[in-house]
Amino acid sequence: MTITANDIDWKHVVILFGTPLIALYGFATTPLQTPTFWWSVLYYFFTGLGITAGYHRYWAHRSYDATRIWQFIILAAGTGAMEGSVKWWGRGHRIHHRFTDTDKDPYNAKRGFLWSHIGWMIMKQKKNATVDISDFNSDPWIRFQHKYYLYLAVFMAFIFPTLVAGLGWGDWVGGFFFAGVARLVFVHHATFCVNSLAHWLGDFTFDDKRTPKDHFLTAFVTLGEGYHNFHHEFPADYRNAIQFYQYDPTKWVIWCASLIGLTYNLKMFPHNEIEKGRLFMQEKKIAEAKKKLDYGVAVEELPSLTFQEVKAKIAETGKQLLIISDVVYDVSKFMDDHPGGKGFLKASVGRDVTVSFNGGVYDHANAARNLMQSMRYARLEGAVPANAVAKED
Ligand code: HEM
Repeated sequence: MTITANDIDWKHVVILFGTPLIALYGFATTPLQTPTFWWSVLYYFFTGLGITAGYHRYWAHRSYDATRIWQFIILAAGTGAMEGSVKWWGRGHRIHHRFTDTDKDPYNAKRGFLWSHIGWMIMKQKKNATVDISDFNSDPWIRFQHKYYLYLAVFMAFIFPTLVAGLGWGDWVGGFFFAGVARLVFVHHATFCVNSLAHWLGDFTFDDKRTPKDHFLTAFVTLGEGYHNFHHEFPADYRNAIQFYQYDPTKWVIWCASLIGLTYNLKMFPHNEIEKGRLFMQEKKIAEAKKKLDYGVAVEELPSLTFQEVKAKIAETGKQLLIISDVVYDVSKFMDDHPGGKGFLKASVGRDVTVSFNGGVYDHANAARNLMQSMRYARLEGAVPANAVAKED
């Protein structure tokens, strides 16, 4: 397939490749003042959280409710991240969730790391999927932001951080290069990691049907969005991390805002169901691990023998057969290795030693119960004569 200039979204190319070049120029030519450094870090978190707590968890997923004051703050913050309007971003994100890993998924991780990180914005994409965004269309603020997005984004991404540093401590140039441009590059790639790194690195904690994974490193880079397997499984949950020790500053901010009434009705998927998902994957892993071990022939697949036939087999073949819980075991090769001694096993041949094995003589541990699985010989059919049933000897 040949790519022509028409296939490329040039405005995205200018923003995505122009900003790192300007930032590098800034680093090479402008000294970084301490207040500007801290302002850049602060503004990084502010605009990054505008995306994670605002664009993502509030607008795209409606995982909590918020007052207009909070909406204003996160809308302004998210606009400063220059990642498109809420309407554009939220639409793409809802499509991503609905069609994850398919051709309709704009960030389809199956097309490779680079595609999901940045390629999908550089190449024009056909609108081949629909999703409900009526809530965006009916919100006057979202409509306003969409309509005047370019002006608002330029103001919040570059002019506002420059004004703060310029008016605050006279560092106009540093404010522009560091809090404006360089900060924007970091916010961009941090967010892009949610689409790339979070679909590439980590564990399938709740489901392995699709690519999203959980990893601390991704969470660290993305302000807490790295528990992505959880997020795709429970997208309406306002959290990404559910353990207290997991890093999810976005969740902490939303929760703190709820303490002063700015956010409310924080949605959480029922703990019971979350744990079911976790156990589902653990069971799957255990089943995989079990395939690598020898569990002997399953009891249902064993041939069946009556007690008389067992006796006849011993006489015919010289095999050392004994019976425990209606299963016939061949202990011929185990005699010399039995930790309880050869004598006990020898005396058990041709008898039902269920009681002795389970405590009559010695209550065997798991080790013995696991070991005996590979000694299964037959299933016992019918009863054992009373004189062949051992009690405590
Ligand atoms: C297929 C049959 C059997 C297997 C695979 C087996 C295996 C084992 C193993 C692995 C142990 C070490 C400790 C433990 O795992 O609990 C053990 C200990 C022992 N077994 Fe067995 N056993 C079998 C049948 C019997 C029977 C029928 C008797 C008695 C009639 C017996 C008597 C003992 C005793 C007394 C010990 C304790 C040794 C000690 O720690 O002093 N075992 N057996």
